[in-house]
Amino acid sequence: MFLDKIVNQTRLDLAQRKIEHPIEELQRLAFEQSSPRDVLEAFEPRDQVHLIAEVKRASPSKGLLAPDLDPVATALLYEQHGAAMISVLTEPHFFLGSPEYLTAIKHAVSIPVLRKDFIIDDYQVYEARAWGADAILLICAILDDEQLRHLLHLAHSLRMRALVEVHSRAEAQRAVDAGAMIIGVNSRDLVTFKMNPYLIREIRQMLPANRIIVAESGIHSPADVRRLARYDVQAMLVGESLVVSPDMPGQIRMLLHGANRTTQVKICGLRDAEHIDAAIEAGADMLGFIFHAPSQRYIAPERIPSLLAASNHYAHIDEGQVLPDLVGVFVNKEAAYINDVAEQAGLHYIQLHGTETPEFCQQIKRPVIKALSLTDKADLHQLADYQAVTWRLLIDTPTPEWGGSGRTSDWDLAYRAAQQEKILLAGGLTVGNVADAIQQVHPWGLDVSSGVETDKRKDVQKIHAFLQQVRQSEKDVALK
Ligand SMILES: O=C(O)c1ccccc1N[C@@H]1O[C@H](COP(=O)(O)O)[C@@H](O)[C@H]1O
Repeated sequence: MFLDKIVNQTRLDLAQRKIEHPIEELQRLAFEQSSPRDVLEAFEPRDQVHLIAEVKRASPSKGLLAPDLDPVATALLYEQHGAAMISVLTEPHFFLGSPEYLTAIKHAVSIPVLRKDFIIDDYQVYEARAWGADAILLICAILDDEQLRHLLHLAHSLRMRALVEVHSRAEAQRAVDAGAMIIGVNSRDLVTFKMNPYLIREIRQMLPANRIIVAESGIHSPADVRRLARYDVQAMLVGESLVVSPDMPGQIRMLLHGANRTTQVKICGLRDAEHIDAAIEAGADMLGFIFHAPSQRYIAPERIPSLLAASNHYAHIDEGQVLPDLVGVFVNKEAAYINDVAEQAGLHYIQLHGTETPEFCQQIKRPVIKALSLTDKADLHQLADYQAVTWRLLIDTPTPEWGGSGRTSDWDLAYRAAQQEKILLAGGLTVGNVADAIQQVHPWGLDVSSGVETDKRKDVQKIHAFLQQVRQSEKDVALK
């Protein structure tokens, strides 16, 4: 098994280094270093997704990635284009890393530097500090609870920070219990090398809000980074997609822009597998189902599993394809009922579209999108009332049927709301007006239903045209 192999090799190397350089020498060098750079500050503001860019020449899962990479030039380029921190592999056999890279990079850049290695011993923590590291990686899978706490404490005593890496819910709990402030969720299983892109969604909710969450592995595309923005992570650790890119600055721009500046799209009111497939193919981020019986778009919650099974994309999940998040829309239903449906139908978010109070939102066991209707400026106070107890707020047009009216909301008020919170804009959006909506409101996300319908049924062409228009408009906004 790879992990055992690498840890065994690490132990052998370590024994040799301990003979060549006694720990006292490392400790002296560690204490001689100037203070580490402030890692927590690198992840401010916390509502943005920051980039930890990795200097990586090879990996056991992918082999040689960029054997001729110039570590210092690469790190400088990362910094110049907006990375918040540099991760440097120091493991020599499997990742072609080196301590010399770390030290040289630390001298060249002015942002914090992480030692990425298989750390199992105090000696390596002193080494990291002696080489100039501001932070170290601690991998839960190779440490027991006592070792994890001890190494974390040792790193803190040297005023370094630790990125504590987890691969499961159980490890995430161990990291939290050990007091980790920076938790990395690695989607790649270290034993099988298989990717589980959904791990971050699964684990995110159980992690306390005051921790810095880092998504690791398999981050390549605009859709990948839009997902990270949905899971409210503070950083993405990216190596492969940067070092193999023929245009590193362009790739960094895409990652940072995609995570922080692009618009999330929810296609709502889906009832047919063909439209689910169309929404996925068009690049929708969220799929919405209306569980409000008076609506023409109503679907019975118990039909959701068979509806998804009938979709080609759900029936045959392609390697690497990541399916959208599922949102259930409810109007003034009991909390217990909503929680049951969320469980049965496998919903990821709950949209409350009625008069549900902030207290009610707290009873829901999924992140909540609360729809608000704003009629004048005074209504903006609702944002503060709901902000702490919801995941996102949605601004929709006030109508007697609650939603799905096809009528646009007051975009001036929506703009004011978007200045305060990450909002989803809904109500009367169409391919014809969505570019203006993005330009005028700057919403975090868009929610459309009737605008992608013809004769009250979803329309495949309109779904594609809508998504195309959104992606084009973001490009236009980015170029301005
Ligand atoms: O779409 C419905 O029928 C619906 C019914 C009850 C509550 C919410 C509903 N839909 C939400 O309304 C907006 C979409 O509006 P539009 O059709 O694009 O004007 C969106 O938030 C839906 O989730």
